[in-house]
Amino acid sequence: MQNKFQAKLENILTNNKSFLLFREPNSDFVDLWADQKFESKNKFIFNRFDNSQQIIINDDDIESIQIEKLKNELDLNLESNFTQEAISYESYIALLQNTVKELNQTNTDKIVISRIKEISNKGVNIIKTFKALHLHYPNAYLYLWYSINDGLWIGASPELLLQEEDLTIKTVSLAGTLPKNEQWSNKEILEQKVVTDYIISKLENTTNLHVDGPHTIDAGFFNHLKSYISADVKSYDQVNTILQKLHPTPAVCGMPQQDAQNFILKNEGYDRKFYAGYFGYKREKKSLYFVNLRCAQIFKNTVKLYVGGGIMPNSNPQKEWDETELKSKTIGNLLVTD
Ligand SMILES: C=C(O[C@@H]1C=C(C(=O)O)C=C[C@H]1O)C(=O)O
Repeated sequence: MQNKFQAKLENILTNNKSFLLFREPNSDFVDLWADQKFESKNKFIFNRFDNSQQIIINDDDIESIQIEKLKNELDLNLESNFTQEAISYESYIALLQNTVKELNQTNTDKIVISRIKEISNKGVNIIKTFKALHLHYPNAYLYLWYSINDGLWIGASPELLLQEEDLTIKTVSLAGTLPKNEQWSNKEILEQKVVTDYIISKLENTTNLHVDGPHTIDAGFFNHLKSYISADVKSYDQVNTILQKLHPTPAVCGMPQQDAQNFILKNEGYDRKFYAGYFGYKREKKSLYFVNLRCAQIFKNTVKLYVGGGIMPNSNPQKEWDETELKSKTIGNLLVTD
């Protein structure tokens, strides 16, 4: 197993091909995917936030290895960062104020605003960082994606978008963020309820619908509110339809969806690319898609961290800035530099 994994990875690196390392929650194993250029029953999908692009890896020979056995050296020829995209504190506060104003003057209830935070360094050891994330976030959807066209992405997402096994689907409503010592207020409770109500409205043709929560969950440096939702479907086609209907949920976009999305695309001032999009696979017995949050793009001497938060009519811009700083620690504090 180990030899086949290493041989596959070496072949990928020698030929400078795109690949993906993916670890599911509560697993010590990592899967290696690379596109075989023809159809397979196994498909890994990368979908942008704005749905403008979907990349698919087809792979009949997914290899797995214990994460601790991964070699620490991974020689990728990473690009330098040519586009400075980080927004200043002042500009972000102005954007948040503008968003609060929009929410108070229109019928829009919630808008998720985000930004890029850039960190300069001497270069990241990618595998050591992946291993650190693995140990620190056992419950996260952990991936490392090297794409010839889209660069190197890494993420440790806490948010399941949709999972299906034996025609039972699972999803979660995740929203509301506070430092560990603070108590939930109406603002976070309503912010999360907007997501739960939205998800339930998209599951109209299912049976056995269950909602459990909201519960307080530990997301590393802070807490979230989370409800667990499950239901039964009649066919896999229905799973696909639900997936299209769910994305983007008000956890990453807002409510009403179209108004929030228009506001984001017009005002955020940068391209979210794959951040707040969804990633995941369809394999023969299971499909699993998660929201691409707590992610970063790694360049030669820079890391771009993507962070955001849900804005409500009574949001405090300074607190929302602090929340994005806190979220940036998820990946930012665990980067291992050479
Ligand atoms: C938008 C992000 O996270 C989302 C927004 C949250 C919030 O506003 O409290 C919480 C969890 C996620 O659904 C992010 O991490 O960038």
